[in-house]
Amino acid sequence: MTSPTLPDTDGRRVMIKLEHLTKVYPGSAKPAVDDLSLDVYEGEIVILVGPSGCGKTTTMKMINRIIEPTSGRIVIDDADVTRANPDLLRRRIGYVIQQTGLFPHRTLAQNIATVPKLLGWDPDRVRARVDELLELVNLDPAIYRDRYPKHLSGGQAQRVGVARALGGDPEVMLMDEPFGALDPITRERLQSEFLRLQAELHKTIVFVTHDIDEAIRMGDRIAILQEGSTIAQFDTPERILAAPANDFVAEFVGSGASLRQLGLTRVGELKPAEWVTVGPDTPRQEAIELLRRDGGPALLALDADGRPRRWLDLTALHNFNGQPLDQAGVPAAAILTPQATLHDALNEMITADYALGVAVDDQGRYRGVIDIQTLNGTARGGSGQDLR
Ligand SMILES: Nc1ncnc2c1ncn2[C@@H]1O[C@H](COP(=O)(O)OP(=O)(O)OP(=O)(O)O)[C@@H](O)[C@H]1O
Repeated sequence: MTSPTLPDTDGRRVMIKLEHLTKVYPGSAKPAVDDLSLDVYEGEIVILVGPSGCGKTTTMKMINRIIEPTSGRIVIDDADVTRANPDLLRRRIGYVIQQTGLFPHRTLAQNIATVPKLLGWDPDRVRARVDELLELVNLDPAIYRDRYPKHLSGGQAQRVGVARALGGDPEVMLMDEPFGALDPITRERLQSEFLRLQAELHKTIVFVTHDIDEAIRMGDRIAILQEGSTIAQFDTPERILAAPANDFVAEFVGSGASLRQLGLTRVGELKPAEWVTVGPDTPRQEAIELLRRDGGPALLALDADGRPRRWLDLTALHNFNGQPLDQAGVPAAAILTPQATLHDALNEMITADYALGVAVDDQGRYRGVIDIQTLNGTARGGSGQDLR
C-alpha cells in the first residue's frame, strides 16, 4: 500500500474517509445510516459511541463491505473501496466483534492463520506469525496453539479474536464492541493491554462501543452518534467532556463528566504546588519556626533521598523526642507517581490526613503537592496550578 498521501487541513494523513455514507435497509422507511461523513487519521483510534440502534454496527459493516451502502463512498488508504472486491478488501482489514466469531472446530492456531493462509504465506511463516500473535496477546503459544475456542474464558477468546484480526498485519482494524461481553475487571485489563499493543502497532482503528467510559479511555477521538449515525460531536475526549456540543452529548456523557475528566489528566502533566519541607536532620526549633511562619497545618518531612515520609504538625514537633524528623508525626500517604491520574489523586486524598496528595517523580522523590484546587481547576477546564 504505497499510495500518495491524502493530507487533511492539519497535515495528518487520512486513512479512512467516509463520504455521505447512507444505508437504507430494504423495507425500511428511515435510513439506518443517514449521510455520514467522517475522516479517520492514520494510526488513531476513533470511537463510534451512541445509543442502541443508532447505526454503529451498520456503519462498521459498510466499511468492510459486509453490508453494501445504498449511497456514498468509502476511501481507504487513498483507494475508493466502495466497489472493490469485498473478499480482497477484508484481508486488509482486521475485524473484531463481541462474539469473537472464532471458528469452533478449528484450533486457535488455525483460527489465527485464516488471513495469512488466504494471503498465500508459506507454512513456516504462518506458524511463526501465529506464535508471535499469541505472545502479543499474552497467551503462551505452547499452551494455547492447539486448543479449541470452547476451552477459553471470555477474556482469552477476545484476545484470540484480536490476534486473528491482526493476522495479516492489516493497517485498519474495525472493532465492534470487542470487550462488551466481558466482566468489568477483565474488560479493563483487555482495554489496557490493547492500548499498550496499539502504542507499538499504530493501527488505524474504528472502535464501536455504547459505553462512554470505554470511549473516553480508548479513544484518540470520539464520534458521538445520534439516530441514523448522525454526528452529534466528533472531538477529543478532553473537549467532549469539557465542552459538550449540545444537550444530547451532555446527557450522553452524563453527570459524571467532571469525575471522568480527572481520569484523563496525569499528575506528571501538572506543576504541583510548593509546600514547606524539612529534611531528617533539620533541628526541631528550626522546623517549629518554619511551620509558624508558613501558617500551614503541617510540614512535610523528607528522608535523606528526598522522598516524602511524614507530616509533622506543631503537636508532633513539640512532642518530638530526638528521633530524626522523618520518623516523627504521621506517615505521608497519598503519594502520587507521575502516572497516577487526578482521579487516583482524589481517591487517595479523601482518606489522607491533610487532604493533600504528594507528587513524586519516578524515583519517588518529592516534587510538590496536589490539592483540591488543582482538581477543581482541572475539572473546570483550567490549569488549576496556582494554588496558594
Ligand atoms: N438487516 C437489517 N434489516 C433491517 N433493519 C436493520 C438491519 N440491521 C439493522 N437494522 C436497523 O438499523 C438500525 C441501526 O442498527 P445497528 O445495528 O447498526 O445499530 P447499532 O447502533 O449498532 O445498535 P446496537 O448498539 O444495539 O448494536 C436499527 O434501527 C436496526 O433495527
